[in-house]
Amino acid sequence: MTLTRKLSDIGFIGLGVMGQNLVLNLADNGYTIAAFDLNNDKVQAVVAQDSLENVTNISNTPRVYGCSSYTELLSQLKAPHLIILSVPAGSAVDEVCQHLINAGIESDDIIIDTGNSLWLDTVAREKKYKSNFVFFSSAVSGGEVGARFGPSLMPSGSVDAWARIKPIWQAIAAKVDASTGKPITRTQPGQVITEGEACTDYIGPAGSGHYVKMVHNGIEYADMQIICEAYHVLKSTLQLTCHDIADIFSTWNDGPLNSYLMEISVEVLRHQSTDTNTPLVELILDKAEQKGTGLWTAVSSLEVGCPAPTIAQAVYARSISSFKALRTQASTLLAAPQQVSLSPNDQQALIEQLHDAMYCAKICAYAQGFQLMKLAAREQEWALNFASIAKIWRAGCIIRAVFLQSISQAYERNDKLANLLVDDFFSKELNARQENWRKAICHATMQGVPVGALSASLAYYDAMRSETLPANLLQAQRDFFGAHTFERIDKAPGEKYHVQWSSKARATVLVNEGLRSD
Ligand SMILES: NC(=O)C1=CN([C@@H]2O[C@H](COP(=O)(O)OP(=O)(O)OC[C@H]3O[C@@H](n4cnc5c(N)ncnc54)[C@H](OP(=O)(O)O)[C@@H]3O)[C@@H](O)[C@H]2O)C=CC1
Ligand SMILES: O=C(CO)[C@H](O)[C@H](O)COP(=O)(O)O
Repeated sequence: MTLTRKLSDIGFIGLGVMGQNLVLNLADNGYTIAAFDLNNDKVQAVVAQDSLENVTNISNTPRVYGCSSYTELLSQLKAPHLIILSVPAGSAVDEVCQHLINAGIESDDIIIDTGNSLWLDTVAREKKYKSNFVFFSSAVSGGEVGARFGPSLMPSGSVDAWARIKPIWQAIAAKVDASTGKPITRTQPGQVITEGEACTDYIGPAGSGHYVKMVHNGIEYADMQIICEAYHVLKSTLQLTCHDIADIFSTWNDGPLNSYLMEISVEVLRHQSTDTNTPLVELILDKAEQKGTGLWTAVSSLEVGCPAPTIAQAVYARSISSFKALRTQASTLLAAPQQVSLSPNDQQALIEQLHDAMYCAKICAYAQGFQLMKLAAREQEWALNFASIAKIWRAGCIIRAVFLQSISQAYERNDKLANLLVDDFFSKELNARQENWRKAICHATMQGVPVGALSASLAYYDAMRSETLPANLLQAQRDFFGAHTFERIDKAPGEKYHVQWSSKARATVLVNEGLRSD
């Protein structure tokens, strides 16, 4: 008698960096998986890794079954089929969907896209595939270790599909201690975390999860750039070594700047190249690359009309870094300021000022990201829960930080909070440090070190706290050259005025009557 294999719980397509680790995470949590990749070596690798790790396997049944085609994958799954994709954003997602349609996927089957897809593509795909299957999206953050031992997951789409996916997502997601907001970390195969709060929650209708992940990545860009600017100031103006800077960052990582990105920066700065026995970071070419999610966030902030200058500046910083040859040429032509050396006391003071500058800039970057999500949600009619979004970023993802506990508390105090800068806790944090923030930027600027993200944040802070801005003159300029009209502070709200600039008398005329709404 031939024994038939039991059908698998989940199908998985795309066994790259994220895919193979998500498969093993699912397997540790008790799910059986039918896995497929265009490259059969990757299929065999994940099957082999599963048999290595599945040491308590009493029945000697592999948790991961390797498939050689889309058709075989479908035939190996329990119905209705649940299939997870981890392929590059863009056309690959549609190619896989088309292959699954050709292989006979059915209308009550679910496909979950876990890649970094553009949120608008996700909205379009849900509609496009409605008659073929349920297209669900769940952005993932955490890199390969997160995928393996607990990522942060941002699901969105059909509520019915979510009901089916939820227990799986709660099982594989990162977990935090609810009261402290600290991650519960276990990084041994087979050691699943069942306690704590899972870093996943339903975000909203199709596209909203990918929008939230896009903003996560925009904040990630800002966080990384802020750390890089502090490194640059310490290295170039105090001539500190990578090990000195690692020690400073390590101390800061015990305070409000604590984050995964600080933690890994310490490790990177301490890492010696094995061939030269010098810090590897100093051998790495200073040209930053990017895949696009930070750019999408900056573009969306412009479209929505929600300033995110720290995030945009972080994207620009990557772009300008890529002009290596041009910068090399300009470095021989353009003058630098005279360098001054600081006394030991002033050096110590600068280190403290830089700490405060980083913390304030970080608060601004998160304030921008959260306000952007709020305004986008209003446009798209998504009911986003910002306390919950901050909570699911406390562990598993790249921007994970204890700081996110304070953000979730701010939104729990006031779920209608317009911007983190006007929250009591954060305004006090900024007020206590703004002088130091300015001093650090003055020092960097006088020494010719570019600190675009720290400075863009300060300009944002100063603009946000200014009751009056020079937009009065700007409105007058617009009216002068284009008759674009302006409102007056001494007249009724909504009334639009125009000056007949070309006439000799330059009379001011009322153009319309109406009510102003801010
Ligand atoms: N790496 C990270 O830290 C993170 C990545 N992501 C996102 O997750 C997704 C996967 O990323 P990652 O694992 O790093 O990428 P990889 O490039 O490592 O893996 C992608 C996989 O998709 C397969 N693939 C590529 N094109 C197609 C196609 N047209 N049809 C079918 N399969 C295809 C590749 O197959 P082949 O074997 O032929 O190469 C490969 O196995 C991406 O969308 C990425 O943006 C999200 C969060 C973090
Ligand atoms: O999504 C991620 C983490 O959350 C990826 O690591 C991110 O795509 C990296 O982006 P880039 O290559 O643009 O730096």
